[in-house]
Parts: sequence; structure tokens; C-alpha cells
Amino acid sequence: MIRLSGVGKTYDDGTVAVQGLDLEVGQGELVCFVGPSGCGKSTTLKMINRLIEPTTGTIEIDGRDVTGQDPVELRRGIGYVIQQVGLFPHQKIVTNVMTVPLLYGESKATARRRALELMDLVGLEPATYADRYPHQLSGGQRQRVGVARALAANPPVLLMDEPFGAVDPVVRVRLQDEFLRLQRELGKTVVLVTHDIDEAVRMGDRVAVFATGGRLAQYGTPAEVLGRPADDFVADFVGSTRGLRRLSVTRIDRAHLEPVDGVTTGALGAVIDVDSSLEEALAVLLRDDRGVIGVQDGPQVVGVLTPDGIHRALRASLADAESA
Ligand SMILES: Nc1ncnc2c1ncn2[C@@H]1O[C@H](COP(=O)(O)OP(=O)(O)OP(=O)(O)O)[C@@H](O)[C@H]1O
Repeated sequence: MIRLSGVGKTYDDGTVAVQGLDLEVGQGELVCFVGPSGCGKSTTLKMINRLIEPTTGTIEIDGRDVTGQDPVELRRGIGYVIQQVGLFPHQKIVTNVMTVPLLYGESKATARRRALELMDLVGLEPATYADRYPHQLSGGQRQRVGVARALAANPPVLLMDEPFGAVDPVVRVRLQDEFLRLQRELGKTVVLVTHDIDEAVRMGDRVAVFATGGRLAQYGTPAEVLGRPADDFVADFVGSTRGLRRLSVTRIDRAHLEPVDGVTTGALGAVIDVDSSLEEALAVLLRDDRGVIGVQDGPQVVGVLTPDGIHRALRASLADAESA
């Protein structure tokens, strides 16, 4: 667990980047720091792995104060992914991923085997990409190499600073999905910095909204931040389209399904899992020209969802949030 207590950072020129920050990130939790440019998100992230020293307060990981630890040793347990991945241009992809295990004394053979496994894990077919050079990869593929490299030492904590920032919106959503799948498998403790509220509510178990000066304006689940903004600043930042944003954080509710019996199996095109979000349901519905999708719980189809059902579910979810 990561715990920040009364953390502040004033740079030498007097800039107050962060002040009085109290925040906890649970074991295995994915927390997104979000906020406008210059509000202290990156500074806070870099204080966790001691790339920047705080001026006040303490930061603990699993109960141990990071300032008492050797920075090199500390960073061994903390993967770090940044937007400009910083790959070595004259080294093959596999060699780039091997760097960290080699640095920590792994044998070449073990480091290579691990690197190839990690490439596979992040969706880069080793047979195709291992011997390529960074300039022979797309931006999204390079980003995946960055994630693989950060995972190479198998750190329990992962810090990610705008990790999907350098790619176009379509690739970005794909990388987000892939990372979430990976995270479900690996269960790392992750802090991800983004200025994109959509990314934050999609990815985060919890979202920390930062305001200028590193003030924590709100810390809660995506549904709480969207449904009950703590103040005008958060409401403004979350924006007027927050109703639409709730699509991604609202699960399908059985109460809004139509019974399955009226619909013939042939009319039931796509089928979606009952745990899916309304956003996923809407995406499937838009791809299918039948205007109705089946909803299944395990092997059993428990009902069908129509555009009208999605509309009712979304309205109900907004009403719940506003009355809570
Ligand atoms: N080395 C430095 N010296 C002085 N001021 C700095 C330094 N680094 C950052 N700052 C200032 O500290 C504040 C917080 O910067 P920080 O990079 O943490 O913000 P951020 O929220 O990550 O922004 P962005 O989303 O634009 O990356 C800004 O006002 C920035 O100009």
C-alpha cells in the first residue's frame, strides 16, 4: 500500500507544486491522478519513486518510509512508464526489455526468456517483433514495449505518467483495454497520471482529482466523482457531458432488460455478458443492425437490452447519483 501524509513540494524557485497531500493507494488498486496541466500530478508521482524529494510530509510503501530507502533498491520494486518511452534506438526490442533484469544481475538467458514472455504478455508477438528496432514499431507498439520493460523486474508497484498520451484516440482505447486486462491478471498496485478524465474514469478503481497547487479536490470511485462532484472545480473539470461518461462506469442492470421469450433466437444477434458496462453494451448495439442484444449470465441468456433499456438504465443511474 502507498500512503502519502501531508506531502508537499515547493520547488527552488518558490513554485508550490503540491501541498498538504494525504492519499492512500491500496494493494492491487489502480488509482488515476487526473487534473489540468500544472497541478502537481507528475511531481507527486515522481516523489513516490524519489525522482523528486518532497519538502514536507512522508511517503510510505507497505509501511516503510521511502526516504529511508536506497533509491536504486526502492526503484527496483517500482516500475515506471512514461509517455516518451525512452527506448534505446540502436538496440533490438528484446534487448530493450532485457535491460532491467540484466541490470539486476540476471543471466542473459533468463533475462531473454523473461523478455520474450513479457512481449507476449503485452501483445507483441515475439517472433515478429523481438529483433526489430524501436523505429520499426508504431507508437502504440513502442508504448507496449515501455510497459513490458517496466514489468521486467516484476515490481509490485507501477507508476505510469501519461502512458497512452502519445498515440491516437483509437489506439489509446485499445491500449487502455489491454492494460486493464493485464492488470486483472497481474494485480499490481498502479498509479496512473492522466489529464484525460475519460481515461481516468475508464481505468481507475479510484480517481484523485487534483486542482492547481497540488490540492486534492476529490478522491473517490469513478461513479462518485461523476455522480457527486465535491465542488465546482470538480464539476467543471468533469464537464457537462458527465451523463454520457457514466455509460462507462454503469453496469447493465437486470431491471432494465426485456424478457428474452418474445425474441426469437435468430433475432438475437450479439450477446454480451451481464457484467458489462452500458458503454460496452451500446458499442455492441451500434455494431449490430438488429437494435437488440442478448445479455447472458454464464451460459444462460437472462434478457435482452434495447436502446430504450440503455436510456432507462442511464437515467436511473444519474438519478441515483444525484440523490445519494
Ligand atoms: N523543476 C521545477 N522547477 C520549478 N517548478 C517546477 C518544476 N517542475 C515542475 N514545476 C512546476 O510545478 C507545477 C506542477 O508541475 P507538474 O509537472 O507536477 O504538473 P502536472 O499536473 O503533472 O502537469 P502536466 O499535466 O502538464 O504534466 C507546475 O506549475 C510546474 O510548472
